[in-house]
Amino acid sequence: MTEKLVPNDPRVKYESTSIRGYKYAYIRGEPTTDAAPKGTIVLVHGFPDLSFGWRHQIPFLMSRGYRVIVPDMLGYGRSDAPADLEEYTFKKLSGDINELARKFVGPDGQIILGGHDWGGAVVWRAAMWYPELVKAVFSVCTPYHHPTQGEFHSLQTIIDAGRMQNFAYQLQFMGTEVEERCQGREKVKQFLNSMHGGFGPQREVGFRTEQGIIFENISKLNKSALLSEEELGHYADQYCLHPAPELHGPLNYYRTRKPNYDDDRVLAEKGVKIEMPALFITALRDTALPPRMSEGMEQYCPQLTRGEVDASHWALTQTGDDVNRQIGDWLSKLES
Ligand SMILES: O=C(NCCCc1ccccc1)N[C@H]1CC[C@H](OCc2c(F)cccc2F)CC1
Repeated sequence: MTEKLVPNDPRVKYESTSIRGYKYAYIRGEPTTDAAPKGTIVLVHGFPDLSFGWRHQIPFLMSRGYRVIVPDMLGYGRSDAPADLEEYTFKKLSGDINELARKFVGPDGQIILGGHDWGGAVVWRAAMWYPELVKAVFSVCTPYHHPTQGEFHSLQTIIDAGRMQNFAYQLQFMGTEVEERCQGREKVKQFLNSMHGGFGPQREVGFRTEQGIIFENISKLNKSALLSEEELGHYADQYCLHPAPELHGPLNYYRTRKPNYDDDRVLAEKGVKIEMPALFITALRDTALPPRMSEGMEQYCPQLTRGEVDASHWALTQTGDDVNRQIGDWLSKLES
């Protein structure tokens, strides 16, 4: 059956390869149907996540006849975590996805590319930098945002102007406080539990989008209902494959606004759009990426299909079957 993957699941292979001189580890799942593979799907996770974050989707997509390639993104788990934050721009990560994909589909092949959270932001840009590679693209939670042609504004300026309060936690994540105060397996585990919505005896929380991590609370929280003890332990083990500060690599995704803006200007000048078929599934209760942020996507994604799930940010696991159904229906249309 297409039950979600467990850690070190024998149904898939755990491999790694060198890309741009960095080690990229990935999960490889082969089709479980007898028919010829329908194609290759590459899935890109977000923060704070791992390839394991797609555990509900991987067996489902294998059963639909696809080969599935799911990297631990740069900075995470079994992949390398270069210290230099320039290595984490959308443009560089897009190049890595292209190089990884071409190891499976060759120089002229195509993939279907899917992302969640930061992975969603990455896949929209990868589809713009490598349109010839990307047959179709989908994102869960993260809407497409068009490269701005205006001047650069720091997030501090935007937040101080009263805009995008749902991104205020990113001001903390850009700094060094989280990586300095969440080191070692126990603290990393408490951080992950906070991000997954664990809450304390007086319903304290360890993370709020308007604030960030509430450090005094993270040791008091009960385990989040979204993860089993085994799953949470696996995440902590994987994050701790990197030396302290274990969260430095993952947090670099918050430190690339300016280089991403500079790269975006090239895309904006070229007038690049998302011309290929696209699916966007919004999570109705995602407090960082509320549905209103996707308004206006249609003008840049002419072949857009929209879906939604009644889930928080962790939609892939919380409403895994519903996400799978909507991806499956969209794939059927692509195949017809
Ligand atoms: O920070 C992220 N995830 C960690 C927090 C997860 C969580 C949320 C709520 C509760 C618990 C945990 N995700 C990023 C992903 C990229 C997003 O930026 C892309 C982007 C723009 F820059 C502008 C316009 C739209 C747009 F999508 C910004 C959120």
